[in-house]
Amino acid sequence: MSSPPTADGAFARWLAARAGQELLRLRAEMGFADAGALKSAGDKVSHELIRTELARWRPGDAVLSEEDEGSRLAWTAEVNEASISRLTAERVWIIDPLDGTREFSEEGRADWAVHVALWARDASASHGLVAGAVGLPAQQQVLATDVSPAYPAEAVGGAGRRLRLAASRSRPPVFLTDLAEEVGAELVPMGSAGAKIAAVVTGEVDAYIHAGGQYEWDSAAPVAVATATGLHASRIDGSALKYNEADPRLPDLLVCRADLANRLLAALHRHCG
Ligand SMILES: Nc1ncnc2c1ncn2[C@@H]1O[C@H](COP(=O)(O)O)[C@@H](OP(=O)(O)O)[C@H]1O
Ligand SMILES: [Mg+2]
Repeated sequence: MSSPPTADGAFARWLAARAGQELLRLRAEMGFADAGALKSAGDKVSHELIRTELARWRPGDAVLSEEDEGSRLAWTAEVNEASISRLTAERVWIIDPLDGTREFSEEGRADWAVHVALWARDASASHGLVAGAVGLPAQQQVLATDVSPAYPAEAVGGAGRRLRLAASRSRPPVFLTDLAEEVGAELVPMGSAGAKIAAVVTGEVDAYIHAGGQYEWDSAAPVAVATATGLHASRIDGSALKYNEADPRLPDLLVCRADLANRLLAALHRHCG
């Protein structure tokens, strides 16, 4: 097999594409009769592939993956060796091998993703992310920072149309229906944080709002791509998103076109400030 690209953004794209191919193969091979088995196999196959390739091609870097044992406990006293090493590392890959696991296990759904992000201590951006790729295997697409997608055209679908707000199809924030009504927006339920942020990047929707729980790996790669594209990304109180923190919980975020940020942050302040 030939070597992967050396530049980090292109390497992230390569890795997300490879994992995506394996996930598509797994779906075709296993079918959808046993959703639980398909979800577990998807998480495992993608995690192991990404872990193996990172160990081979980026041996000096630390990794934070959703599927690492104890990944969610990194903030407690029970820190393991892996979580300690990432806190002193210069470079940390933040991985969600399969985001939108539920949708992956449902036939016909394309709203699931592979997330590969790179955090660096010397990054200039406040979020610390220097490269990222979001693979959307069932949409035959990988969005990545090596070739940043164009900023989405304003009001895709026609000037004057209603705003479109992407939200979790299974766990939308409780305040979102009222907020959408207030700003005159239509809610677009979708699975996977990566698929929703990709929909903002491509202009299919205008914004993604989430609250109530998430982890760094759910948003690192898509936020790297969104901000490289020029979109707004922050916590819902407007503060900066931060990655490779001791506590990997990152429970809420807003990703939207930059021209909508003030209006949506003001609405968020009224509804949950
Ligand atoms: N309240 C919550 N607490 C923890 N994780 C949450 C959450 N709401 C959403 N997530 C995670 O965010 C990702 C996108 O969720 P959704 O599809 O509902 O928008 C999913 O990642 P995974 O599929 O990697 O587990 C999901 O587990
Ligand atoms: Mg996830």
